[in-house]
Amino acid sequence: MSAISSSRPILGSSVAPALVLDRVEAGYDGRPVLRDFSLTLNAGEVYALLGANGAGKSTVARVACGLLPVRRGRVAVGDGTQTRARIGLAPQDSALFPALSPRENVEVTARLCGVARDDRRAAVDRALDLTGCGPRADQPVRTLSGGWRRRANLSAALVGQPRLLIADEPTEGVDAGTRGVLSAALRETVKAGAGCLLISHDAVFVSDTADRIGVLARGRLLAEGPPNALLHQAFGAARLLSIRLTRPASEAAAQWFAQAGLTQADDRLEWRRLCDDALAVAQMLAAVVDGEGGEVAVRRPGLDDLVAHLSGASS
Ligand SMILES: Nc1ncnc2c1ncn2[C@@H]1O[C@H](COP(=O)(O)OP(=O)(O)OP(=O)(O)O)[C@@H](O)[C@H]1O
Repeated sequence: MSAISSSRPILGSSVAPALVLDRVEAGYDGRPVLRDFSLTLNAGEVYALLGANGAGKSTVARVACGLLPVRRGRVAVGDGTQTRARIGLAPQDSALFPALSPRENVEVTARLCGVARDDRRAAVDRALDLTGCGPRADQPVRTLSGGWRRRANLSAALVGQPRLLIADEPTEGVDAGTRGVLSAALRETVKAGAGCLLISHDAVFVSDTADRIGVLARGRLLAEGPPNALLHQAFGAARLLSIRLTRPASEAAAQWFAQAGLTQADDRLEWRRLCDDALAVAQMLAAVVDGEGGEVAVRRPGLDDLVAHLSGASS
């Protein structure tokens, strides 16, 4: 695995990691998904797990919160003395009661995770504030849009002031404004000393929110480190040139693209190349692309490209 250390300061070394998985083996029906899997999530950081469908991200989350037993290895949350109540889980499929309001849902969770009666009201208000849920806090959840449900779902996970927060696809189906609010809520939570394990396919959200990422494929960590450092390590100064067509390229155009080093995607409508001189190649091909009625674009590779690059290289 390639690993790059974080440039952000981690809380003092006396603070126990929020989560340690040490040489864990776990899976389903006798079939291991994780083998000899290790991961350390520091207090004060957002650590995002990225990977293609089926890579094992949710399995890591289930192991971390004790929903899936391990066959081998060690799992420790915080200093090991904390109970499950100090883990906040915002699951991908919202865990809210639809007939209750966000406030009532968050109150129920506060009770379940042992927030003292006298502290409950302040804890609920704080959790609703963190996700900006106030304006919809007293409407039944079943009447709320997906974005407000996501806010309420995260509030419920935050109300017990967890030492470990697990957020599974918190931005699925949300708009850019809500995404920003949820990112700020996670950052605020880790600033207060928690560790956050984030599982997300949302590359923009992860770039904005995570201190470190781990790229997972077939239950193995392929690389780990701060997002920009990993992008730099994988791609350097290269840019991604892509040509998008509305129908497969004519024979002549396909020859031009192939000669310029571009490869065709599975859908046969996109041609791509990663290179340092992407702008020059794009200019050279502009007339051919115009003739085909297509569009050419040059951009910096992102986290989706990193996952595809590392997963492809490891298969
Ligand atoms: N309850 C289950 N029973 C049997 N196999 C399972 C179960 N849950 C997951 N798996 C298998 O374990 C492997 C890892 O699945 P997991 O859900 O951890 O992947 P993931 O990275 O979270 O995927 P996605 O991005 O699609 O959510 C897959 O091969 C999946 O089919």
